[in-house]
Amino acid sequence: MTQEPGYTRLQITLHWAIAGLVLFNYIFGETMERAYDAVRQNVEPAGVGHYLHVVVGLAVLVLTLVRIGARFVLGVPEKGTTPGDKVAAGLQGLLYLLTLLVPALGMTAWGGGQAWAAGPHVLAANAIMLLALVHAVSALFHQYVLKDRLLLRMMRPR
Ligand code: HEM
Ligand code: HEM
Repeated sequence: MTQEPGYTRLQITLHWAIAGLVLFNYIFGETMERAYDAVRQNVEPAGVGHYLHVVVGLAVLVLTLVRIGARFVLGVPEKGTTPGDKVAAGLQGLLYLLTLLVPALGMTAWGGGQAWAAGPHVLAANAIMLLALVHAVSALFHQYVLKDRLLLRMMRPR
């Protein structure tokens, strides 16, 4: 993987698209919970909200795979070496992992009929939101307190 001065337009678009889709599914997850309860009671789920949850969630999975591939082909900016930078890099790694794991667990529960996966799916979705909040606050801290223009790396293509 090469060290580059910033992210490309594709990488930036993927970052914000995935963040938006994750947030959408988190906010409107309740429609899926109702549909899942209905299915488990052998009742046809009402409405189409749960289809949207599946499509949006699978889009997150596919786009994250594209994004990881793009990371290897296009390179990323050099990460710092302070303990804080290392924590931030670890956090970003966890976010990658969770954006794959959450839809995978959802699919296992819904399509795969494995009820055990439903609890971990919701737990992992909560973990994404918590970690993304820490990640976002730290990006804003860099931008507005340390004033090192870090946020602009995810806004202006290199
Ligand atoms: C990034 C993608 C996703 C996020 C952030 C997400 C988030 C959530 C959240 C927050 C809930 C709980 C809603 C509540 O209790 O009010 C939920 C429930 C559920 N989701 Fe997802 N989801 C994603 C992708 C998927 C996918 C791809 C599938 C299936 C193909 C899926 C299947 C389910 C099922 C079956 C439930 C009900 C679980 C239960 O009630 O115990 N999800 N999801
Ligand atoms: C669900 C929401 C989010 C997810 C899953 C997510 C995930 C990620 C990941 C995996 C990276 C690493 C990119 C790489 O180098 O390969 C990253 C970088 C970044 N994210 Fe997020 N992010 C989210 C939301 C946000 C928000 C809300 C902000 C800003 C307020 C933000 C700002 C940034 C910035 C500035 C970088 C570049 C950091 C650097 O180059 O050191 N992200 N994000």
